[in-house]
Amino acid sequence: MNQPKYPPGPKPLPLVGNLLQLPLFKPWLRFTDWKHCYGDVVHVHAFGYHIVIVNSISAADDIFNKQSRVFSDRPRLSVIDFIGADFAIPFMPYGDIWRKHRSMLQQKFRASELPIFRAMEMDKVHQMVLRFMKRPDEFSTHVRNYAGGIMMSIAYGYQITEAEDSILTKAEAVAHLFTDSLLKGTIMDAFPAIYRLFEWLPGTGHKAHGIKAHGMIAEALDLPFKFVQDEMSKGIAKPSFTSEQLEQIADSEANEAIKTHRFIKDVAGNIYLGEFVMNAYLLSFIQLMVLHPDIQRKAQAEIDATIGTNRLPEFNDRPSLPYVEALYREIFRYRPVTPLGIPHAAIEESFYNNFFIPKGRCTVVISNIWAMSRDSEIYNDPDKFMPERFLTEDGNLNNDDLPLSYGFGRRICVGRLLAEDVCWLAIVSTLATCDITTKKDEHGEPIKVKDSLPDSQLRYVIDLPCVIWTHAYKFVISTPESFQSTITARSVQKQNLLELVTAHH
Ligand code: HEM
Repeated sequence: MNQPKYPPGPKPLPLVGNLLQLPLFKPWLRFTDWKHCYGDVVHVHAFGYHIVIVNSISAADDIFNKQSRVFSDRPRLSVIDFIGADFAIPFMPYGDIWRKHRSMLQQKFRASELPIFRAMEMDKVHQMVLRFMKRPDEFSTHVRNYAGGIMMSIAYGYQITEAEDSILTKAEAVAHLFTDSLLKGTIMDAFPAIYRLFEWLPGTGHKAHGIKAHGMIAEALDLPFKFVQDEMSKGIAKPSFTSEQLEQIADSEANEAIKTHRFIKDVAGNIYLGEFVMNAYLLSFIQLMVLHPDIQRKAQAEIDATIGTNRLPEFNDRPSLPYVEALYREIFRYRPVTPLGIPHAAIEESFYNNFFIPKGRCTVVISNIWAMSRDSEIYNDPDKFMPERFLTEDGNLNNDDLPLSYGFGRRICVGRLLAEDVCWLAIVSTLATCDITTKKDEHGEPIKVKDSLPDSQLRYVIDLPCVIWTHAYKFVISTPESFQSTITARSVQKQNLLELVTAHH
């Protein structure tokens, strides 16, 4: 039988395939180099695993959007069951369970629902900018409390406290758990025999790790759920996704209610996960403003000229602020929060330009959003941070509003419309009220800020057959390395205005 014709890619070696060519650092960079050697769709393989890297917007459209049903699965990742993270929609295999969970979230975050959240988002953004002014060194905590506070409010009607918040801390521990477990856990998929050895070898702590992880995730999902139940029993619950769902099932039979409780808890947990991505975007925004004061001043000038200096920005101002909109888009392009998206898998064999793409959860199909965002045929001088690229000559927005960062096809991000509101509101409100500048050290010298995403090294070369899948998760959210900056109020008048509006809450 003829060997199927896979998409082109680097020449494999005997036995190990492409194992040794897979990058250990910033994989999207080597994948982008491969695009220049082999084309828009590149194939590599090792130990029966296929990795297909989709490097251009048009190929992503042909594969993920035009064949959306076929590419709506996720690659196999046993670690998800191992740590008890099967509640997470981004990792669920295609099928009825995924469909049911996803559709519930989709209803919550459709365009017509967004206005319901806006007053609460305004309160949270005013608190955040006032905190920037009062405790600028803690800006990353304020950003986290803004994004996390919004998600906790939507999911549970829960108001996080500024100090160490026990519910928030548990939810964050779960996110770290994902990263810690993935490298070890993917061995299960790649080398089941080694995994079994791990299980039996004394001292690896493998089983104990799994049991502990299950407990942590169950607790992180249970705690806020119980909080809502308590508040409802006292009649003081704030409206939220969880309280609405619990009200709807108030008259169900006990058995039925218990099953539905699990479902509600799981879906609510997914709402919170959105915090990490928005957090990464907003930290990139602050860093890029430190690095590009000219762009910051231009955006501020547009805001001042359009809404004046006597009031704070509102959602209705969005269409009148094209430069801020262009800046919002350019941050996503220049610093894709999800440089490799979340990998897809195919439920049927398929073809791209006559090249064969195998079906099954052992084929990892990656959207290289980084390469798409750096495509010089679409984005002139792509390594330059330049919001103007989204504007026409007369200063209006061009029609390039393709949100690459939110992914593709049937697995496209469920929270994208909400995220658009939350991220835009944060950048416009910060620019209207604050100046973001370089911090000086004790000798008055500016503290350098690096314009790059962090490097990270793989710990287990043994994971390599699954490395891209692992890697993609490790880098699924690309947050800037910690950096310093100074944030100050643009005027006393702005600070007073913020004190006034926040005093009512
Ligand atoms: C800056 C903000 C965000 C970015 C850049 C982002 C990005 C992404 C990406 C790239 C995917 C995978 C798409 C694909 O498979 O092709 C995804 C999936 C997902 N996102 Fe987001 N996201 C953001 C915010 C949010 C928020 C706020 C929520 C929660 C309400 C959310 C919930 C989800 C869920 C549940 C999925 C899984 C969809 C599925 O597998 O069917 N995201 N997101």
